[in-house]
Amino acid sequence: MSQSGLPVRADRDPSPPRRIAMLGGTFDPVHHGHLRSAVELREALALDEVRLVPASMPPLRGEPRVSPADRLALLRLGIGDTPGLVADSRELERDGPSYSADTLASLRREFGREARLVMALGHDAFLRLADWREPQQLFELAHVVVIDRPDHQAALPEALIELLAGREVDDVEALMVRPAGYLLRLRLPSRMAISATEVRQRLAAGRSVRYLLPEAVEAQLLSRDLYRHG
Ligand SMILES: Nc1ncnc2c1ncn2[C@@H]1O[C@H](COP(=O)(O)OP(=O)(O)OP(=O)(O)O)[C@@H](O)[C@H]1O
Ligand SMILES: O=C(O)c1ccc[n+]([C@@H]2O[C@H](COP(=O)([O-])O)[C@@H](O)[C@H]2O)c1
Repeated sequence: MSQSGLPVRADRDPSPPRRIAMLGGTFDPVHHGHLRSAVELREALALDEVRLVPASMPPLRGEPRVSPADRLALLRLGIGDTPGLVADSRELERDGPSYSADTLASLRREFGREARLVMALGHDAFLRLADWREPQQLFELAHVVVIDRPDHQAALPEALIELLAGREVDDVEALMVRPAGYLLRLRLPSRMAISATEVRQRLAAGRSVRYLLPEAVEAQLLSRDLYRHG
């Protein structure tokens, strides 16, 4: 029944808020560590979509080895028709450094204020979060979900511990109570020790990258000789 005492029509029932995650990255190139994490993140958080967002100009590192357009094309090949994964090109349409606060603001405008918006990132990227642009604002716009990586285990710096005070929750249910503002650390089942650095080094040395990334991505970067000359 509604507050007026009239029965609520089923077709007027509010639908549950959408659950959207952004996994930003340089994707230089995309590999199975990214893709398997995205699939498992979607399942763990019951997300509608995981949007993989290649940075045009990643703020805290040197220039990527290949162009934004090539990294996006490889990402699209890697995702293929995987349900719930989306290659999102919005950072390629902006000039200047690809700040995540701008991207999250754009996603918030698109999906509305009730959507549960998640910024997912691996432990290595998380370690530098306090150095990002407007770190407090990131929590106004989204939840932060940290994915454990077997190849990156360092302890948190003091500035990050201060930034996180009072934000950490223990499970997905607690996270999804609000649209934004919490931190959740996740250990996903597969935990792959694959990095793009290793992929680039192997390609530069003419060694195999088979099974580190999707075959369609491998075929494309080998045929175009991307990353070949270190
Ligand atoms: N194997 C992995 N498992 C879980 N998360 C990962 C893995 N590889 C990358 N990530 C996360 O995905 C996001 C994008 O990563 P990025 O494109 O920088 O790849 P990378 O492999 O860390 O690259 P690089 O070796 O060039 O630093 C980051 O948040 C990163 O922590
Ligand atoms: O917003 C920032 O200040 C900021 C600083 C460093 C990294 N990021 C984002 O974090 C994501 C992972 O970055 P990287 O360098 O680990 O590939 C990618 O989407 C970057 O745009 C964002």
